[in-house]
Amino acid sequence: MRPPTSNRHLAAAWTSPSRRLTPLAPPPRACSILAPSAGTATTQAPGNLLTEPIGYLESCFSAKNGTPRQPSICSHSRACLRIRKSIFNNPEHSLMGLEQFSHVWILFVFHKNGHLSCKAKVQPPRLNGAKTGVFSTRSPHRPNAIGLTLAKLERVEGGAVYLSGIDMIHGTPVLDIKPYIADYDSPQNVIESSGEFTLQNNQDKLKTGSQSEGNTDSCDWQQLPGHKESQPCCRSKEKPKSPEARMSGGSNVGSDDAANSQQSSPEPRERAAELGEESSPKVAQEQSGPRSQEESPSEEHEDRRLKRGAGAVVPEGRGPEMPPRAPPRAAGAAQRAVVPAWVSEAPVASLEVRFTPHAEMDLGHLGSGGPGVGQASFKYFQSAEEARHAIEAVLSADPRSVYRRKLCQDRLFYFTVDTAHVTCWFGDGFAEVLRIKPAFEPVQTSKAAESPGSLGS
Ligand SMILES: C[S@@+](CC[C@H](N)C(=O)[O-])C[C@H]1O[C@@H](n2cnc3c(N)ncnc32)[C@H](O)[C@@H]1O
Repeated sequence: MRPPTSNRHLAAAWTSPSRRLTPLAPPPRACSILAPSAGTATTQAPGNLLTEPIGYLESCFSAKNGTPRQPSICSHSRACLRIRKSIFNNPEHSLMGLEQFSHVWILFVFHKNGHLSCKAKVQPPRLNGAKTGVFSTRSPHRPNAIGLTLAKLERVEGGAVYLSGIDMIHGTPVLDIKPYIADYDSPQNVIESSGEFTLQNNQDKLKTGSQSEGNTDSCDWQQLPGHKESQPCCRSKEKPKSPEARMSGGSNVGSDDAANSQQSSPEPRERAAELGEESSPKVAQEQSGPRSQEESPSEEHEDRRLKRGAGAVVPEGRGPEMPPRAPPRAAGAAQRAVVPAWVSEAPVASLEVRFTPHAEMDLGHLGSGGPGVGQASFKYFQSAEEARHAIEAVLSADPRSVYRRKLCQDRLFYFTVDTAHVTCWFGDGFAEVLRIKPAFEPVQTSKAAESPGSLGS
C-alpha cells in the first residue's frame, strides 16, 4: 500500500542502511536531490527525490528522548560520521580541506520520526501547547523529514568527521556536509560582504520571506491530539556559544571568510545561538507587535497536502496559536537576524538540575568503570565531569514534551546519553537526577580506538 505522504517515504526509506537511491513518490512540485553515488552519472525524472546517505551518524544519543532539541544546548554531545565507501571509493578525498573549518552544517533525515503524519501546524515545546506553522519551526515532523544542524567540527581523520554539539541520534542517515561560512550563512555578514547579496536584496528577502524560514527551535514536534510522547525542547543553563565564539576558542582554523566575520555578533544572533539557530538566515518576525492573518478553523486538521501559506496567528505566544507576522521591518533590521518573540521569550523556563547523592555515586562509578559497571565506561565523554555537564545541559533545557510537562508531571523521565542511562524527575523549576546506570545497550562506535570520546578538546 502506498503511504500517503512523502514524509512517510523519506523516513521509511532510510530505516535500512542498505537501501540505496530510494525514489520518493512524485511530490506535487518539482524537487530533486542527486545522490552522490560514486562515479555514477545519475539522471532522474523531475519530481523524484533521490538521495543516498553519505554515512550514518555514530552519536552519544541513542534515542530521541533526552536528545537536545538544538545543537548548542549540549556542547559535550559528540558524534562521528564516516563517509561510506559506497559513496566515494576514497572517502578521505571528499573531506580534503574540511578541517580548515570550525563548524559544519549537517543535513540529515529524521529517520525515527515514528508516526509519519505531517501537520501544517505543530506545537513547539517552547510554546507550551500553542500552535504554529510547521515551517516556522524546527520540528522533525515536516513534509520532507530533513534536519539541519550546525555542528562543531572537532577533527577530520581519514574518511571520518568528528563532531560535537549535535542533536541527532545514533544511526541518523546523513545526506550532506557543508562548511559553515559566516559570510554566506549569516545575514549580518552577508550584508557586510561585497558578495552576491546586497543590502537591498536582503531587505527584499526579509519583506517577502518573513513568514517562515524556520529558525525557531521548536521541538516537540508534538503533532497535536493523540500524539503522546514527543521530544525534548531547548533552553539551557549552560551558556551556549555562538559559532563565532566557539570558533575563536577552538583549535581549528577557520577560513579567511569565516575568520573575518567572527568579529561582529549582534545581540539577536546571540539569542538565536542559544536556541541553536545561530547561523542560518533569519527572516522571521520582529519582536514588536503582532499582525494577524486568519486561517480557517479547518486548517488545523489538514495535512501538508491540503493547504499552505497562511500564517499562524498567535496572541503573544499565550493563546492556542502562535504570534502573527510582524509588520515590515525598518531598513536597519535587515542587517540583523530576527526571530519572533516566542522564540526569544519562551514561556518555558530553564530548570535547575540537581543530583541525589546516589546519582553522584552512580556517575562516579560509571566514569571509572567501577562496581557494578563491568567494563562500561564512557565512549564519547572524556570524564564523569563531562558526562555530568551533558546531563545538566539536557535537563536544564527541560526535555519533556508539552504533554508530559502538563499532564504527567510526576512521572519519572528516562534518557540515555553515551553509556549512561539516566533516571530523573521534575519538580517546580528543577530536575533531579535519581539514578545513573550503565545503559544495557551502550551506543556502539565501530572502532573503540576511533571513538569520538577520544576527541581532543
Ligand atoms: C528539533 S530537532 C532539530 C534538528 C535540527 N537541528 C534542525 O533544526 O533541523 C532535534 C530533535 O530531533 C530528534 N531527532 C534527532 N535525530 C533524529 C532522527 N534521526 N530521527 C528522528 N528524530 C530525531 C531528537 O528528539 C532531537 O531532540
